[in-house]
Amino acid sequence: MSDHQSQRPHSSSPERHRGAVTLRREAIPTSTADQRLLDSRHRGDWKSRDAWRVLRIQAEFVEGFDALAELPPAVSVFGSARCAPHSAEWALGERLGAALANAGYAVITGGGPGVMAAANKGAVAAGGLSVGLGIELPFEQGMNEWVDLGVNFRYFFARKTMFVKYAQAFVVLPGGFGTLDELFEALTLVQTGKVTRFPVVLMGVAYWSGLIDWLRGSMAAEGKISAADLDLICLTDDMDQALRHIVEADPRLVAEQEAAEEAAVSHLVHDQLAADEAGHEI
Ligand SMILES: C/C(=C\CNc1ncnc2c1ncn2[C@@H]1O[C@H](COP(=O)(O)O)[C@@H](O)[C@H]1O)CO
Repeated sequence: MSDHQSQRPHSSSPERHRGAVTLRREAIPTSTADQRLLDSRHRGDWKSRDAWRVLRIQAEFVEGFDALAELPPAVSVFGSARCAPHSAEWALGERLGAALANAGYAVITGGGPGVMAAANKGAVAAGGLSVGLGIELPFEQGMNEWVDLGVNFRYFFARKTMFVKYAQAFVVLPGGFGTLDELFEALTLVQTGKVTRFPVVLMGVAYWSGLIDWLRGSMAAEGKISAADLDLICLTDDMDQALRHIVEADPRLVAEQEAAEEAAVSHLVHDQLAADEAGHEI
């Protein structure tokens, strides 16, 4: 079965997820939880409804934390839901998923089609842990078949928390509004110090160059961001460079380096004291 064909069962049989519940055919409601929360025009009993909704939102956080707490070090991968199997972007997503898995990282995606499916597939092929954080959408297609650990969310904001909390880096492939939203959320969190040592890698130099030029030539030039903020982004087509950028910021590696530096300093101090006692210089 080709990649394209193997995705068909999801698209031909639409389904909707509500937390742990899967809905198909007549049981699918005409609106999503995000729509009912954000799109509400009826103010009648909004107070009591929204207050109760908070409990559902809270439950969504609890379910997410519970499902993901034991995750090994992971990287979140974002990119277009619309890229076709066998396209160059699909191949890049698959190579990236495999490279991350080979480097010991679980791969977290939005669990949907396109780049998400490609990265999940690559992770599975390389024997890694493939995670999908799905979202309830009006035109939802369900979780792609290469997701091994999947969690479905009603609310975008709860899902976004999980992408950041359980990953130690973001890799962003070419994409549209959804991808840009995820990219700029990460950059804002890093810029404002809400997360530290969080590498953001953009892959697809040709696709992203126009945006980067605009960020430098307009946004930074007009003082809306500082030039240093652009250093938060690593733009590359090179898989090794992307991985190096992630690994070098890995808290495990940083802790190892700090321990080695501390050991070297304490060794030096010890030698100096011993030399002082012996009455000669080292
Ligand atoms: C539009 C199509 C499918 C929608 N299904 C999605 N499933 C899960 N996650 C999604 C979906 N669509 C967008 N996302 C999230 O946004 C990013 C991609 O958005 P873009 O606008 O396509 O760049 C992605 O990283 C997801 O987290 C296909 O018919």
